[in-house]
Amino acid sequence: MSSAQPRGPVDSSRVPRYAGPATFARLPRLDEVGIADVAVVGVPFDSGVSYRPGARFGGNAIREASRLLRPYNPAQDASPFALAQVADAGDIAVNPFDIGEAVESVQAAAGDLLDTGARLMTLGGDHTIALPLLRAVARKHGPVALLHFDAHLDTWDTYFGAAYTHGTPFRRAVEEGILDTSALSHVGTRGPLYGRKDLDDDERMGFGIVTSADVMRRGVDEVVQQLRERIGDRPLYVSVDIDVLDPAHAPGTGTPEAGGLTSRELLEILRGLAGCRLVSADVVEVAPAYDHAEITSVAASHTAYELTTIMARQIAASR
Ligand SMILES: N=C(N)NCCCC(=O)O
Ligand SMILES: [Zn+2]
Ligand SMILES: [Zn+2]
Repeated sequence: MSSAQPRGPVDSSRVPRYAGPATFARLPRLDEVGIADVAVVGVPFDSGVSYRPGARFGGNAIREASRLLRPYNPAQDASPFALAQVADAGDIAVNPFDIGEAVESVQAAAGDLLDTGARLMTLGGDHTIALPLLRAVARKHGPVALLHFDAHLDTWDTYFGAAYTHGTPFRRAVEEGILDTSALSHVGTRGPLYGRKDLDDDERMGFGIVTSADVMRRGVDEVVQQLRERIGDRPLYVSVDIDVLDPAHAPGTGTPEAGGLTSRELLEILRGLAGCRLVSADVVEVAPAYDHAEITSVAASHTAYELTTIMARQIAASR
C-alpha cells in the first residue's frame, strides 16, 4: 500500500483537459508516484477475437475519453483519487503474433503489479486477457468470485481448435480452479448461441445468469441485491466487456449484439456493488474504429471510474 499522499489528477482549471498526453483521468503515471493503491493498466492486445479486430486500441481510447472525468463522484459520494493513490501504469506490451506468449506476459506483468500491493484496473484489449488477469489475482487471493458483464457467455471451449480466445477465458478459468464456483455470475447476456448446450455447460460450471432482459424486467435494485447475496464477502473480480451495452450505447466493439443494457443501467449496477471486496477489475472489448463521437470509450471511462471509486473507498476504509 502507498504511504504517500495521493497525487490526484491534473487540475483542469489550470491546464486545459485536452492538453498533454492522456493518462487515465489525467492521473499521474505510476513512475511519478512510485507505488499505487490502484494501478490502471492497458493491455493493447486483440489477437484473440472471433470477429472485428481493433480492441488493441481500446485502452488508449478510454484514456483519451477519460480526460473529462472529474475528481468528485457524487453517485458514490467520494473523491476516489483523494482516498487512494490511483496511477496509470501504462501498457503491458505483449506479442500480437503468439497468443500463448501474450497470455503468459499479461499474467507475469499483472502479478508484478499486484505484488506491489496495488489493485488492478485494466483497460483492454479483447476478453482473452481476463484469463491471465484472473490467474494473477487468484495467486494472491485464492479463487475469486466473478461478476462478468457481457453480451456473451465467454465459456465456450475452443475456436478453430484454439483454447485461448476472447470467447473462452472463463471456461479456462473454471478448469484451472482459479474461480470460486459458488459465486459466478454473468450479467447482460443475450443473443444467439451455438446451441442449448452452451447454456447447459455454463450452468454446470457454476454460473448464474442475469440476462439483459432480466435487468429490464426486474430492475437494477433487485438485480444488485441478488448479485450481492451471491458475492457475499468473497474477494471479487469484475470483468466488463463493453458489448454488455446495447450497440446504441457502445457501437465501438467487436461482436455487437442487439438488446443490451443502457450505460445508465450498467453504471447503476456497478455503483450498487460499493462495499464489496473488489480486488481488481477490467474493462475490455472497446474497438475505437467502430465507435462514433467516443460513445463507447466515454461509457468505458465512466465504467472504470465507478470501479476505481469502489476500490478507492474500500482502501480508505481499511486503513
Ligand atoms: N468476448 C466477446 N466479446 N465475444 C465473444 C464472442 C465469441 C463468438 O464469436 O462466438
Ligand atoms: Zn462480449
Ligand atoms: Zn466477452
